[in-house]
Amino acid sequence: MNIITVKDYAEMSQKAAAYIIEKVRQTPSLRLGLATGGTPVGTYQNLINDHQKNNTTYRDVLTFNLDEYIGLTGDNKNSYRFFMDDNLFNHIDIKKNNTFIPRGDGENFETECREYEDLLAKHGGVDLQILGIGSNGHIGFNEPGTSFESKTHVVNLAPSTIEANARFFNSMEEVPTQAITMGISSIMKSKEILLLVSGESKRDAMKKLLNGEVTESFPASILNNHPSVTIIADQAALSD
Ligand SMILES: N[C@@H]1[C@@H](O)[C@H](O)[C@@H](COP(=O)(O)O)O[C@@H]1O
Repeated sequence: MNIITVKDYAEMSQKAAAYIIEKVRQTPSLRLGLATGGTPVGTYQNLINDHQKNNTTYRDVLTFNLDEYIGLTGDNKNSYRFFMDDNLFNHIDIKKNNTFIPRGDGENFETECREYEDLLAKHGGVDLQILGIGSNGHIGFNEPGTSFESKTHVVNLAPSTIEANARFFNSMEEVPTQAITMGISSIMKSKEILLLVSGESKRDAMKKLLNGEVTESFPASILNNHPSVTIIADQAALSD
């Protein structure tokens, strides 16, 4: 794993955006895996600024998001579809039809999971996957204990994840308790991974990730087995 240490959230966001922009310029039809949560918001803002200033184009880019809450429609402001439209897609020249996110408002989630996995395969998989990390080590919504063999599947969210995500909702009761997520094996298939980590609340997670033990009780630890991982982490996340 290649670790880039940065001062703070702002620098992490700039460096991550620069990394993505370079890839998009090299490969205009890049298949880009995207994440939600607070961590990548600044990165997306930098992509938008660059698009407006330097005209980097996303016309031929395909994006695949990691996950979506079950029970929220795309127009719900807490759905990840809304988040992505609002924080990135509406402000760059990507074609909406080229942005894929699992649907959490369907009727048959098993079919949705299978179709999402097929979709990833049909397009030849992800070239560059952006990842955040939960404080319990989850990646996407793969909670501790998830099989490393897992493909896109339905998950019950851990209480700590529900609590952490409650800040985006009006009340605890509104936070969905289930989600659809790309599995660990789906994530590991991506050719390259860029993990973004910022803030004190991620310090323990970083420590566990870097101590090298690979265990299903800490999902992100599998990244130690991936041949091409870059971590951009700020000082607060690394200070241990
Ligand atoms: N499903 C998302 C993850 O993809 C994200 O990495 C994690 C961390 O979020 P944050 O970046 O807000 O700390 O939260 C959510 O659970």
